[in-house]
Amino acid sequence: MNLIKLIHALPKTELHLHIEGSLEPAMMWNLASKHGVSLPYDSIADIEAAYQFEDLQSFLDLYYQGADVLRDEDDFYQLMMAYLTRCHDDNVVHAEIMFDPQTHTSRGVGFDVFMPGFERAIQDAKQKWGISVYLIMSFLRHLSEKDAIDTLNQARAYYPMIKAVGLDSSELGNPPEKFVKVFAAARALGFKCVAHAGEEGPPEYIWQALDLLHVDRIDHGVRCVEDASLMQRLKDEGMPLTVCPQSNIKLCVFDHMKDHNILSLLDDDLCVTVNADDPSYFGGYLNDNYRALMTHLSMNESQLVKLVKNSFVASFLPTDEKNHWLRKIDALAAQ
Ligand SMILES: Nc1ncnc2[nH]cnc12
Ligand SMILES: [Zn+2]
Repeated sequence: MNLIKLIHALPKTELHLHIEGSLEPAMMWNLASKHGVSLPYDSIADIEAAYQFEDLQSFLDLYYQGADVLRDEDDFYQLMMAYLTRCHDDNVVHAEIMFDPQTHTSRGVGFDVFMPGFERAIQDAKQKWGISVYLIMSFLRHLSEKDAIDTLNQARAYYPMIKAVGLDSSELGNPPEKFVKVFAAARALGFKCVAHAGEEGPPEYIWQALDLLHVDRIDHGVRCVEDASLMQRLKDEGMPLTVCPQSNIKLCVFDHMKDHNILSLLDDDLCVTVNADDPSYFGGYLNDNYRALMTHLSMNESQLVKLVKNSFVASFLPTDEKNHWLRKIDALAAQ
């Protein structure tokens, strides 16, 4: 099978996806008109044209502004359903999806609005296509730890729907050490833990995520290359990195895809995975990211298969399900 076909044919997981970052300009436009929200744009094309970023913060400013059109339960249903439809199109069989409660609760939109919307879409996608979903509740690191603890408490009625907690938003100046207590509380409640670290922040933030937050995965982590002993630690522990190639280019973490380090990390035996992060803002869903590695980094078939297998190994799926998918991948790759 040629590589393009194999990218599509392989069953995949996506482990680093912000549901608010999958809000397409057309949906933003329609929801703004539904709710009478005024947007600083004159057309859908105008929204698309605004998506030029120089760093993480310049993106986050538009991302939080865009999320303001999400107001009622059906908006969150539509948002989740649109993303899961894309999963079906891309042959993503399992997704671990981040949501940012504070982006909504700070506007008076509560857990009782967004969680039922998400749940209805997740059940529909499971019934229609057999896609499985775990939710990751992410704390906004530019806000206080107390705000994160309040959020963890507000989520109580929805704990059965949530698999893990995460940490996102403005990285520089908001190190993982700021969130030690809330992560300890989340772990004690039985949640898995992930954190964005080493996207714009230094290797020290990755060490902190490992040693102070005791995370199960690092989101991004691409700046680990600046610290040889950190690289060794990540390799020894098989610590997964959920890397987002197109995001890193759009946010100027690397100048060009040909400069991206994902395949060299893979060849160094780190457990790296491919993900879309915020696909509607960064110009591509999961398979677009894999295709970009083929086009610009000459990804070969064995690298593709390893990346896709890593996406299952790094997931929070039970071992028997992981093994089921790993066997399927081997069988498809052997064809
Ligand atoms: N790439 C990213 N980094 C940090 N916070 C985010 N929130 C949404 N996307 C993000
Ligand atoms: Zn992210």
